[in-house]
Amino acid sequence: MTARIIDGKALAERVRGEIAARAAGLAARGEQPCLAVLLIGSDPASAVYVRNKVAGCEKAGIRSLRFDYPADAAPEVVMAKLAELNADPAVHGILVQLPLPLQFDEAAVLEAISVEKDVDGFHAENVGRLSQNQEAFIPCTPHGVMKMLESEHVPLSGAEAVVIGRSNIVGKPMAMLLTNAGATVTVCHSKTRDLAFHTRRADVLVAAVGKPRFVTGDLIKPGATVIDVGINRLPDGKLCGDVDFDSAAAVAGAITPVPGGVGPMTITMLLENTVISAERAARRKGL
Ligand SMILES: NC(=O)C1=CN([C@@H]2O[C@H](COP(=O)(O)OP(=O)(O)OC[C@H]3O[C@@H](n4cnc5c(N)ncnc54)[C@H](OP(=O)(O)O)[C@@H]3O)[C@@H](O)[C@H]2O)C=CC1
Ligand SMILES: Nc1nc(=O)c2c([nH]1)NC[C@@H]1CN(c3ccc(C(=O)N[C@@H](CCC(=O)O)C(=O)O)cc3)C=[N+]21
Ligand SMILES: [Mg+2]
Repeated sequence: MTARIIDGKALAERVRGEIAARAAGLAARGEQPCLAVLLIGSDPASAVYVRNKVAGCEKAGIRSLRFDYPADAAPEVVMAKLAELNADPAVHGILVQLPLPLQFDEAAVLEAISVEKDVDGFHAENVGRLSQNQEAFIPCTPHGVMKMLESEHVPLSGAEAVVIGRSNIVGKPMAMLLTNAGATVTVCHSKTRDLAFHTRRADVLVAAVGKPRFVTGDLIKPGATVIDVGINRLPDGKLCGDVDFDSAAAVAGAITPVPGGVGPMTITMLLENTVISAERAARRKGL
């Protein structure tokens, strides 16, 4: 058996077409969507992601503002910029690229972004709203994964879902969304005693570990849907996921590739959240 490949890039293109149409409609009513991106420090991977986000905005007709700070930037300077962006009615979304240098209190920075402009969905209030299944900005990576599962018609109600990873930006919100969709969810992490016991039961397996080719075919239930969130750069410069693609594809029913899987959908959901925020602003102004 060899798995069907879930083409995140193609789905992202389709969804971005719809987002661009909504952005154009907003611009015509005088409310062009606008995303502000703050990058602190010079981590090369972060710089690539930020560039992809800004380019994605450009193509979708979303204005983007980019603010770059040196690695030793004073937190007060960044906090002052966030206050300014929160107050600027032309700005609909604010994203502070993570991880932050050590002098920053990450939670404090995320709380400083206005809930209405928190298009990453990382603010504690949005996290709480998601956990209560209320309307919220949904974190982009797990939201993108849900869109991929939906477009593939993967049944979730009653399914066994296993998430490897419990981070605030991927694993935990992923588990929440799958729970809200009716799956029976197990969250595994570095303290999990028998990982294979859990993963081999999974109809849907999401890997967000941060370790190249960590999930091998022997951990996968035959026919399962395998979602690879991982982005790892190998010494030869190539990207690879948290899943060992070749051994996994021999067992799985469907699988996402890296690159071209979850990554492009993450950016797409960021663009969508920015447009949603602008639509809310337009509605408030009666446009
Ligand atoms: N495609 C995309 O759009 C995105 C991709 N990523 C990628 O996804 C991956 C995960 O990101 P992120 O969640 O931020 O990473 P973190 O490092 O924050 O979390 C990794 C998680 O994996 C768990 N883990 C580590 N080792 C093991 C192990 N041996 N067995 C089981 N669990 C283990 C950790 O457990 P513990 O909590 O116990 O330490 C932790 O919960 C990375 O490769 C990242 O680059 C991230 C964001 C977006
Ligand atoms: N505040 C914040 N929000 C984030 O959403 C956020 C973050 N911080 N910090 C880092 C992670 C990582 N992340 C990715 C986004 C797109 C790709 C992506 O486009 N990947 C392409 C390849 C990119 C490449 O060529 O390097 C792909 O998988 O095909 C990857 C990773 C968002 N993150
Ligand atoms: Mg992390």
